[in-house]
Amino acid sequence: RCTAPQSLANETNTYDYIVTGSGPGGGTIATNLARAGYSVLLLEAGDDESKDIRTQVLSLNNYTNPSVAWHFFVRHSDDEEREKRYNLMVWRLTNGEYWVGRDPTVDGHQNATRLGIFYPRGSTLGGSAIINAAVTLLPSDSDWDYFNKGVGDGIWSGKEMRRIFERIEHNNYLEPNTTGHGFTSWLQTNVADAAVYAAGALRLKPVQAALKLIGWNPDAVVDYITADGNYLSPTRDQTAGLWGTPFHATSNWKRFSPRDYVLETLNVTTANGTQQYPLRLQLNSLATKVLFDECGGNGTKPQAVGVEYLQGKSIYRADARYNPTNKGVLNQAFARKEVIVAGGAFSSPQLLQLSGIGPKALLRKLSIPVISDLPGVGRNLQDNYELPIAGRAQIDIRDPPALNAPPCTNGAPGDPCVDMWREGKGPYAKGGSNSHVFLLKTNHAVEGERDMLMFTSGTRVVRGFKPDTKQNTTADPPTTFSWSTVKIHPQNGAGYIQIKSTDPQDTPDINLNYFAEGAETDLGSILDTIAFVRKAYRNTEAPVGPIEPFTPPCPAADILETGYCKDGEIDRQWAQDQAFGHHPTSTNRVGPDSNPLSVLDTRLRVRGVERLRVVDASAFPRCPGAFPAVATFMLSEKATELVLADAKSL
Ligand SMILES: Cc1cc2nc3c(=O)[nH]c(=O)nc-3n(C[C@H](O)[C@H](O)[C@H](O)COP(=O)(O)OP(=O)(O)OC[C@H]3O[C@@H](n4cnc5c(N)ncnc54)[C@H](O)[C@@H]3O)c2cc1C
Repeated sequence: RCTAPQSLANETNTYDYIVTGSGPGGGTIATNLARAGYSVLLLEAGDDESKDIRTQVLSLNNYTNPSVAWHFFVRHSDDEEREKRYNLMVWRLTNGEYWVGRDPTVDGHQNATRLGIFYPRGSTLGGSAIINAAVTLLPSDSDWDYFNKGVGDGIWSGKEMRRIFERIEHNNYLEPNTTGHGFTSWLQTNVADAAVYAAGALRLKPVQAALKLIGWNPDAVVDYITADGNYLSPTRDQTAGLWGTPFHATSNWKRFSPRDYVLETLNVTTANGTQQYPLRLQLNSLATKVLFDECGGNGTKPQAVGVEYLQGKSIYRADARYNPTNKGVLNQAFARKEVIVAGGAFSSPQLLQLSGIGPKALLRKLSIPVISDLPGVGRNLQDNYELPIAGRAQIDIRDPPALNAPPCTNGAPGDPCVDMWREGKGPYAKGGSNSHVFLLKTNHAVEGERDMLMFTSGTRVVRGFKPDTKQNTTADPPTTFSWSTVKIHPQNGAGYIQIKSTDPQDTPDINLNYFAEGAETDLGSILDTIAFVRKAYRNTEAPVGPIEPFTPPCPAADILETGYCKDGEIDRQWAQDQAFGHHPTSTNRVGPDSNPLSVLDTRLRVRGVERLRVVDASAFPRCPGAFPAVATFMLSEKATELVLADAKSL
């Protein structure tokens, strides 16, 4: 017997489109479609936390906050010994608290459970764009051209996608009419100005030493560091150098996210006071299954006609407030035209697999009826490797205390700096001193493009992500200087996510399988960058330099003139063990018919079924650039064009 679940559809539960997830992927397309006049149901598993000041002021970001972030725990590798060496492994103590480190027994904690490596994802209206660092650096044109590889329809060329960027940007930092940018649309962008670096002159010394190494003028450091990183040029992607980082933020450094776009759209009213755009936002609603009509007969593909979802707060196991007795309330909604899956790179493949779209063997093992056998669903999980390269300067390099500095309290109730921020003043109303990108083209660059991004993180070494704990930690001393590095064009597509059970409240098994593929290239770039930074540290002028590198931990006497470690294995193993990431993409990749791992065609339609698309970071065939958020906004804007063009025939 075939199933035709839409027989339960009625006027109140039926929309033109249903979108699951409100991040840069889902939030953008849901809003665009409603603005185009179509009725849209936007389901979001999280809540609207827009009243929480930490979600508004960019510098108060808190990626561990359970009211906006899901806590996933992943593996970096199949290699158990490597996992054991990861310094920020997370454990659950018998009293329920988290503990971070290699071995909790050193603190006297027996019987702790190893959870895995902390990997936060936004779960709130606006998605991960509410907890991200808001870096808005455009990817390479080649990342877009790669969509067409083996397909050749040219829908996603780099040139075309720049047009899309210009169409969505609301630039707050350049002269209006600067080519390659937009100034009137909704994606707010901003760059820190020179004032941010005025107090940090000491910390610019190592940056100047790095500039010298690439033949740039160290005296012009402030000009470079505030220049537009998203400038339009045919040679941009091949050019090493230093620029200011664009962020998705307003002129007053308020975080801009899809939440603003959605809420603004919901609040537009007609002359008679009714809501203008037919967008319905349903929060605390976890989509658990796509519903299909399979009654079309021979040769007809199953058609997505709606979704099943659970209504309830904190009902997903990655929510730190999850209570297993809360099962949520089961509901259904129906789509006249299409269902658009947009839960992000972890959750979208989970929803497809739960719905019978995925590798046949996995679905059969879990007794899920196969709707479409797509081995690529949940495969090809990619990530930008990150690793700090830190050293000790000869003197304290903290900013000198500012005269009459207001006593900020990090967003705690009554924080005077929040009031100042509301008036466009004070420390929260400006960019941070890490607002720049140093881009390198190493000896292992692929496609002749720059392959490593670095930014300074002041006297703090960013070693990875960890949840809040009650452990005593020692801060890095004020002589510390660190570059955070991010690998562009990672070559590894061996990561995967797959469901462990048919329970939609359960988290999937996630293994990034770091360095399983392309390790020579990826580690090569990382090792070249470590060597580059060590050379710059050595050449840093007094009184700050020379800076003595301590991580990666090659002994000082073994660091060669070239910056490489005499025993290359030390750096190599350190990079393999301690690299981390937080930019998962590509788990429902676009690709040609000839690639068995292609999940989507170039119009982002799921293969083997009708009326179902994926519009989020899982669709990228490869990791876009160093930071995927702006690419996801752009992908969703382009997807809107495709959906609207196809709407006429549905
Ligand atoms: C800590 C952190 C820092 C980052 N910093 C940067 C940065 O500076 N620059 C950058 O470019 N990128 C950054 N990123 C990554 C970037 O934010 C993401 O790549 C981007 O948000 C992906 O967009 P998305 O729409 O695919 O998914 P997401 O933004 O993750 O949104 C998915 C949404 O779907 C919801 N959802 C999931 N499953 C379901 C379901 N079944 N039903 C209903 N709703 C569901 C989730 O609750 C979530 O709100 C960062 C990410 C993190 C976590």
